Amino acid sequence: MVRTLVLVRHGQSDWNLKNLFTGWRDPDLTEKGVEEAKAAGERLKATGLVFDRAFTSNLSRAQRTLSLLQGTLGQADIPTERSEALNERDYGDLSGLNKDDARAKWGEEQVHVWRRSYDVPPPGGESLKDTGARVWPYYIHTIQPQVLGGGNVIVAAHGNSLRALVMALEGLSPDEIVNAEIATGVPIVYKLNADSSVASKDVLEA
Ligand SMILES: O=C(O)[C@H](O)COP(=O)(O)O
Repeated sequence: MVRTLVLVRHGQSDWNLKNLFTGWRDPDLTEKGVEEAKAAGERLKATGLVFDRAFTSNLSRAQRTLSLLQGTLGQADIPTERSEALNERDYGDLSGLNKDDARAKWGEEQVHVWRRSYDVPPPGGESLKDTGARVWPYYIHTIQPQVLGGGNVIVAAHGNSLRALVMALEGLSPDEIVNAEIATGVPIVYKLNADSSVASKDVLEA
């Protein structure tokens, strides 16, 4: 039995373009983000995958990415569940601030720790560990049973909610996750073994 799980980060958002911390704020995709979502659909179409289930967050940029991608795939009717559990990490007091302004104010190193460390939360926000504490149970109880049951599943979500998921799937350590980046609109195709471990990983770059 083939068990396929595809993860895709939303296309470029308006606030990605403006270099603002976004978190739970809800900007739309840019034109480039729309094109990235469609291109992700084209690349998935070339794999021949037919999806049984889709999961996305409560934020428009991920939902719209999923729906544009489905349009290009020619699979508009995939049963879809939306959940806050898949939302981006809550960036707390940093939300809406420019990332370069934050570096000027708090220093390059501190901002990098807030953005990429495992367990240091940004002020008033969630660490990656906090994000994982909602993403992992949702994955285990809701997404994984669909995959292990033999369905082809796609998850359209966010840079840090997907980093939390990738960390768990690949068994990465807190040190290793610091270097993990998820590109916008680039599908990651995992094949899983029956015991839920990863059999293969294929990153569908342009
Ligand atoms: O919420 C955000 O600002 C971005 O989607 C992810 O930002 P990061 O790369 O700074 O974590």
